[in-house]
Amino acid sequence: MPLMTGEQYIESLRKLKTKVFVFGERVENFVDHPMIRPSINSVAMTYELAHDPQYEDLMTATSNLTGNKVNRFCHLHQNTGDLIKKVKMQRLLGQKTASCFQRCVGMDAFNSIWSTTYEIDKKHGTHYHENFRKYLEYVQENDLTIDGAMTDPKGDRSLAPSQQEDPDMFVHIVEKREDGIVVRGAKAHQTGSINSHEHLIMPTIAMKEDDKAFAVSFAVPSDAEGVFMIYGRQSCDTRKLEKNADIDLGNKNFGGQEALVVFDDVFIPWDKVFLCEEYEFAGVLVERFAGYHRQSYGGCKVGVGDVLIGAAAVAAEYNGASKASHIKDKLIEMTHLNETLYCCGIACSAEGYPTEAGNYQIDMLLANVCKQNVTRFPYEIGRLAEDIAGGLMVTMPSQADFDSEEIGSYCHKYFKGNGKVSTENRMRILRFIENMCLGSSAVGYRTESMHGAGSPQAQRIMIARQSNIEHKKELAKNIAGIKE
Ligand SMILES: Cc1cc2nc3c(=O)[nH]c(=O)nc-3n(C[C@H](O)[C@H](O)[C@H](O)COP(=O)(O)OP(=O)(O)OC[C@H]3O[C@@H](n4cnc5c(N)ncnc54)[C@H](O)[C@@H]3O)c2cc1C
Repeated sequence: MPLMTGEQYIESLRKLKTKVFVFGERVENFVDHPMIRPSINSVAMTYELAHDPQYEDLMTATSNLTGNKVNRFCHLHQNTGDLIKKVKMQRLLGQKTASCFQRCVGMDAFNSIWSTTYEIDKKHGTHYHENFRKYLEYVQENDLTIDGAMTDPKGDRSLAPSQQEDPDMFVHIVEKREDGIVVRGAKAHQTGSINSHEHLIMPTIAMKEDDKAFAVSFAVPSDAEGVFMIYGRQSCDTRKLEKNADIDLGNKNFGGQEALVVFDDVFIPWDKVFLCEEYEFAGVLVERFAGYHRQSYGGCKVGVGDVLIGAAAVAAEYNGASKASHIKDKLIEMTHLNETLYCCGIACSAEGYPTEAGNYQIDMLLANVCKQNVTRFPYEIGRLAEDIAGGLMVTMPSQADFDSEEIGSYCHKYFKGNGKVSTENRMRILRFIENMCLGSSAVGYRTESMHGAGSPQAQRIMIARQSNIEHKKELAKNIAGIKE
């Protein structure tokens, strides 16, 4: 089944025995849980659009492994055109869901593990690349969603994995057996983990010899023995539990999701192991995954930004303020910021280059500049949207008040803006902006923009490393006629 439909994807999740906890209790049917379902709908969109002929070129690709048509989220980038299409696909999905569609982490993990395992095998004579090729063929042929899992809980940030008081702060190997390894630890903030069929585990930082038990990469099914997930709650999430929840949600159908994924002595057979103690490659894998993921944000956050800019323009019309010059200028500024992010996403893709293993790598410097801008611009775009929306987006009564026989008419009367627009539509657009800037979607649009794929300082370190200041100094000295 190379291309699942959205419905088939949702049904495939029902077949898993994934162990999920929400509010301290085990949830048997997570697929229909009102707090989880919107995030499943967002992933389902990645399957649905792959069947739409107008998006076929962006959403699908020909596998270099099997020659079959596969969902682009399972593809190894074969050229810069593929890297550019990846960013365009992400923008499209952001526009369709206004949320995180969660499948990029897996795609970014595939591409970074592919090239890294090739290089590990070359140095150590191991067989990780062949293991990974077989695994990826299985993922492509079954059109799976995979959680690309990097971030460990990390404990005391000033200490290396091997120095932590509790070694479980980083996923590590507790036993090496003839048939495989046993691992323990957890991965935090895992996007779409509950909605994923499997998890692809990578180390989270560069490591030294003392940390070699923590240098481990492997694949594991979501419902493997010893794996369980604790749902990460989001701002305003309990609105989704309210009776007849609709307008107050802002974005009723779509959302993102993060969870803590715990590995409680989980057995991993050797053919699903892609790094085991070759500690000098932990940093390589981290840098590559982070690089691809920093490129990703130049697509997905831009698509979400498109919707927010549109919402601000609609709110201005509904408020009767759309003709004001400062409103027009604010919409121009929002567009300028959003397109700057897109420029970065496209540029780091266009400047990509082949790895030794054959897939394509983005330009590291430009990808890090991309993500550094992403840590700032969505906040400014959100600030301008709040400015244009007006205070009502946070002081408006509930849908129940608007529907009330006793007070509903007062709500409709006093919250009316432009006479040609219903108060309900005004309410809908303001609730959407609230959801994006302060509600559950702010997890994906704001804080994920800050910390996802690494906090701002991580990009500054990479920018410093790639900026080639010595070359720039030489340029200046040449032109200034300096001979030292
Ligand atoms: C919404 C969201 C989705 C995410 N999705 C995923 C995912 O799907 N997969 C995944 O693997 N990860 C994911 N992440 C995790 C993300 O990569 C981390 O949040 C990020 O790397 C920062 O780690 P942290 O949150 O532990 O913050 P911390 O590491 O605690 O950082 C907090 C601050 O402390 C600083 N700091 C940390 N350590 C040091 C140090 N040693 N020296 C100096 N300063 C330090 C940082 O620069 C930052 O300013 C997601 C995060 C978010 C918020």
